[in-house]
Amino acid sequence: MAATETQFPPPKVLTYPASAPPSLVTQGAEGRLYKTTHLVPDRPCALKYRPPKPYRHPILDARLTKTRLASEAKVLERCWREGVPVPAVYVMDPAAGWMMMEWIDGHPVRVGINEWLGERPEEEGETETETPKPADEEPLVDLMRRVGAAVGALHRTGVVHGDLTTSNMMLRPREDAGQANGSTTGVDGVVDDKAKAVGGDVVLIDFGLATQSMSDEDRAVDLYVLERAFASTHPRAERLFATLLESYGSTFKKAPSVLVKLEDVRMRGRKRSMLG
Ligand SMILES: Nc1ncnc2c1ncn2[C@@H]1O[C@H](COP(=O)(O)OP(=O)(O)OP(=O)(O)O)[C@@H](O)[C@H]1O
Repeated sequence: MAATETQFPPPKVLTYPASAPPSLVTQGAEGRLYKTTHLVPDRPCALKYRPPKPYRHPILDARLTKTRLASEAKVLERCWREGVPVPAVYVMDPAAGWMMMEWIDGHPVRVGINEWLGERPEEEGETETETPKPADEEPLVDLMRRVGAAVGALHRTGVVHGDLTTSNMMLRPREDAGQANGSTTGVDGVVDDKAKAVGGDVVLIDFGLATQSMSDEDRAVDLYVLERAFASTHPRAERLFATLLESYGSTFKKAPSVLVKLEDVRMRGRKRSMLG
């Protein structure tokens, strides 16, 4: 969908000529994401735009947008410098409400897992024996390890994401697709599409709620948010979350104590839900 065809006017920067018209990828509660070649003709970029909010006082709105975008970019830059898998920030204009970053090819981890699971709705009375056997699910297990490693790398850097879900992680196909993407090759030499769906490098996105923190508590809450989101988005793969945590536990020195803290956070969560 070309941005100009939508009812939303694009930011001014996207009204200048480019090798291809920008396309609106998502329209969320807070902002919009465009795919554009305005920066370099043969390299698509992701432009995150926070349009003015008519319900907010204009001066306050401008200040809030600028601060939030600048803080998101700062966290992304820090992660990128330290080798955490995140999109590189290319250029930004926080006063105008936008930031241009590296375009990540591929699909969200959520889509990959659902593709693997066959998007079959949870069936009543479904038993363990009906779920795939462990040997068959190695590509999915490996994805859980890679997600755990990516979150561990993020926390090691001193950043907590604030909104970890399988939608806020992309799976970028590797150049050397096939085995390296976690795919398996069948007897007839055809790469298994299902395995391909969960292959690739995990790239963390959407740092709008990220903060800098080294505390076990903040890190554990970050994991707990992911655990809850994972359980509700992928109930049939819930038991594999332990693999993610196991992988996380070996990524940095303090990770084991974060996992101990996670027990407390879970307990508090359970108490809260019991009290309604
Ligand atoms: N760098 C990127 N490359 C490719 N696609 C991206 C990139 N960043 C974001 N996306 C896509 O755009 C969607 C929205 O991005 P993001 O979550 O960062 O924006 P948001 O406005 O904060 O969204 P939300 O309101 O849902 O939190 C993502 O789910 C993803 O599909």
